[in-house]
Amino acid sequence: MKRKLVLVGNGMAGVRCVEHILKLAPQMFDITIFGAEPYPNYNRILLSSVLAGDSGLKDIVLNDWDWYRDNNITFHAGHTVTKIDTANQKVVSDKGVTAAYDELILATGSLPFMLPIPGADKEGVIAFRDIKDCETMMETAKQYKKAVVIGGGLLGLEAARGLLNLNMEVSVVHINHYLMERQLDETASRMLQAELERQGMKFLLEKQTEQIVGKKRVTGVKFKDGGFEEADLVVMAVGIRPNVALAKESGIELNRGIVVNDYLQTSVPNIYAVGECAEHRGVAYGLVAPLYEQGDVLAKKLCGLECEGYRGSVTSTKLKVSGVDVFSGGQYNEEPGTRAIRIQDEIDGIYKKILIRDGRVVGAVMFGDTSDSSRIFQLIRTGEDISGREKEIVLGEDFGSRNGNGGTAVGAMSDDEIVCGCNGVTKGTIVKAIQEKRLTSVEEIKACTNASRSCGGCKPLVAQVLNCTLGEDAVTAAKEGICGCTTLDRDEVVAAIRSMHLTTSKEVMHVLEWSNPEGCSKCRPALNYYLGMVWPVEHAEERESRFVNERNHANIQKDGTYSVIPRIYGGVTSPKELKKIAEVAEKYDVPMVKITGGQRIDLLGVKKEDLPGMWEELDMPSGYGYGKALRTVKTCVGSTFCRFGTQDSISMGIELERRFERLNTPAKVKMAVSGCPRNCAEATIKDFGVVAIDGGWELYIGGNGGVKVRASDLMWKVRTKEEVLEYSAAFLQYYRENAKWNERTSEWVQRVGLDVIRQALDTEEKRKALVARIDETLKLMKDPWKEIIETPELRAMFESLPAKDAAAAAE
Ligand SMILES: Cc1cc2nc3c(=O)[nH]c(=O)nc-3n(C[C@H](O)[C@H](O)[C@H](O)COP(=O)(O)OP(=O)(O)OC[C@H]3O[C@@H](n4cnc5c(N)ncnc54)[C@H](O)[C@@H]3O)c2cc1C
Ligand SMILES: NC(=O)c1ccc[n+]([C@@H]2O[C@H](COP(=O)([O-])OP(=O)(O)OC[C@H]3O[C@@H](n4cnc5c(N)ncnc54)[C@H](O)[C@@H]3O)[C@@H](O)[C@H]2O)c1
Ligand code: SF4
Ligand code: FES
Repeated sequence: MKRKLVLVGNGMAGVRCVEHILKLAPQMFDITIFGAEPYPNYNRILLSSVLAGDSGLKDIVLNDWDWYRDNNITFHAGHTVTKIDTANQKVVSDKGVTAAYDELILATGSLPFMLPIPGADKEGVIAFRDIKDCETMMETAKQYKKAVVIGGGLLGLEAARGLLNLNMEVSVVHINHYLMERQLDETASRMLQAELERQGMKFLLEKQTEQIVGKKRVTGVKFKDGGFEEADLVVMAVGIRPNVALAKESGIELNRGIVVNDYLQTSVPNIYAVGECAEHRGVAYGLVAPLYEQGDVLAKKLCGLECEGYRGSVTSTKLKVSGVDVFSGGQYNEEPGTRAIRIQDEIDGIYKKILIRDGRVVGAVMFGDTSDSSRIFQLIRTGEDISGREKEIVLGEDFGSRNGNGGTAVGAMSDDEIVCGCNGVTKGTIVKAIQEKRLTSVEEIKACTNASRSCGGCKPLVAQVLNCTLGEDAVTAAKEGICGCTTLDRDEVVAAIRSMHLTTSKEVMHVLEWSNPEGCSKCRPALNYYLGMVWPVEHAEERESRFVNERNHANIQKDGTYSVIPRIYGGVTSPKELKKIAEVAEKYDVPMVKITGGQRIDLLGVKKEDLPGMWEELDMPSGYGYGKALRTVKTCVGSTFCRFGTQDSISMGIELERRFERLNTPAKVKMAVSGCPRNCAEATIKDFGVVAIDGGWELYIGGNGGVKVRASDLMWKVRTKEEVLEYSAAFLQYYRENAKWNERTSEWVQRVGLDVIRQALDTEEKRKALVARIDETLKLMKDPWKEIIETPELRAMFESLPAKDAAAAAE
């Protein structure tokens, strides 16, 4: 029988430990994970990049929902464990779920410290710790102007940079007389401050916040010295505290954190702690590198493997603010007994200080150029005795040459030098992986070794190791595979599916030698699409490969409920239909009914178990508001009622929508038809737009009204309705056959060029062939709601299961 392993805390440290256990002994445990946040495991570090606009929330998921399912992990998302029954070895969540354990890992992380001052509970006063905080900041920036960040440490400065990117005015309030005093000396800190001021940040140093003022919402902060700063948003970033509430309740020994020994054991048998909540030899860490080291030790211990035990870590940090290179490792201020080697270049704004004690490097601070940081940090970590050779070794022959784009620098690195600090990956490990597994991209190296999987700061260095190992040409020539499981790109995979007549994802992965035989969340949905596109008849839809919204045929909302959007062709409805929708909304107590931007009616806040019943009573087709498919065809009133209208845009829109509804496409497709060039239906920001002109129609492609707004390109002018239908079908099929999965038409047309598309549709023969192929697909499409209502097994999946996909919105 498998042993029961329970993890409390679905964060970076705990899940990394589970990943390691799955590698060492995949069959040893039945694993259950409780996570208070309603998301799959995500990269907290990259919240700074999300805020700064460099990544989206979707990009920071480390292990998606499928990972839990694929590894048979029972995952209770949105469940906070409130009690550990240590006598009976059970845990209980706030939602009443109980899980028995043989081994229990606590990885509850930290809580941001909120200054206990009057007004700290006002609206607009937040921390910066999780997705919710990040979303609040992004939302606030849309409405308000002025932010105050309290705390000039790593987190405060990264938050401030993000808020600047969101066009807010930002003042950083710091208690000390210089910034980042826990990582930098005063010289480096002053240089940093000058650079950040240049970027637009304002600093209020040596300020102690006394009160947050405002009525319901914050309007400003008051300082002890009588000063005042206006604020619409206050972000507190004044440090963190290990989250020990659960351990405390359960009688586990605590100090600042949960006290653990070198094998991460707490004072209670079979209970372990890793991550920021744990205190080892008096230290509770707040950076991932030591937490991952702890996780690796604990994984070995739980799998019964020999290991040395965790001895503590020397840490280093880099600030993740673009345009600023700052490194701090080990000791950063002089003390009696230390000697320093300092380099200061006021012309290029570079400062480096290396501290030495008894012939050993004990710390370093660098500003402006951190290219040598991994070598110096290696000296700090190993404590190598360099007595008598200090300058030679610290400055090194190659010291200068390591700056900038260092092919030479990487060449000079020894194999045991760490390239990725977060994950402790050495140059030697990366080189070996490149050579043995024939890796040709940074993404593949990440998938294989974990290098660059956390803060991402080492990506340029990893790329240099790759260049240096393979030669630049080989790397430039190397293409990115569709995901980390293969080096084959989209065109090669599709060509193989065609030529080798592959009809299932399993076959593709096996025949094309996927490195991960199960695939990953990136390739599985892509393969499902390509297979369906190439073999519409033979390929059986692989429902499990689809994202949760498409599996459930409804859009999951942030509170775990769903939205129901029935198809309303061309946006034209009737009193009878409206009455029916209203009755269903009332019967199921739908909290919100909303008209969408695409002229449809959205019933929001629906429980998963109510979906089939509502679909049945609506008796309308799915509006596909969730899928990679035709969403809506928006229409203006056109010549039917509008005095400017030259053509019947409504009938045209309805006809297009009826023709292409349910069509699977690489990414969502939106259409619109306007009855004259005034373009009230906004047809020129749609994937396919139709605008009536005198005696005909203009056809536009590749528009997008989303994050990256793009006006569409005018491609064809046609005379008749039949031609509009022919061109639209041929265009959609050509897009289906040639775009990458998840590539919107706006990206695709720019990648392949308009001429290529024009040529592909330039004869009637070519268009007819494409139309014949789209018809073959369209005739197989069934309405998914109807299918679920009529298939008892499918229906049961909705009605008998609790809606446990809570807030899978992060997918
Ligand atoms: C914006 C930001 C940027 C950062 N940048 C860096 C960086 O560049 N480099 C670096 O090394 N570190 C960085 N860090 C720190 C790093 O993210 C943390 O050290 C790391 O996430 C800690 O991992 P953990 O698993 O211990 O805790 P967490 O990631 O906080 O995970 C703990 C999880 O446990 C859950 N939980 C708590 N109690 C319970 C309970 N009773 N039941 C169920 N679930 C519970 C919490 O909700 C949380 O999801 C950054 C942190 C932030 C906020
Ligand atoms: N790049 C990175 O490595 C990175 C980025 C973000 C966060 N983190 C980690 O996240 C955790 C939290 O970061 P943090 O910056 O909040 O913690 P921190 O403890 O490093 O810094 C907090 C800062 O707030 C200041 N402060 C304390 N009280 C104050 C007050 N009343 N008014 C104004 N300033 C005050 C302190 O002087 C200190 O410099 C840390 O563990 C940090 O290492 C790391
Ligand atoms: S696009 Fe022209 S026809 Fe359509 S509503 Fe506007 S003005 Fe009238
Ligand atoms: S150094 Fe952070 S991911 Fe490599």
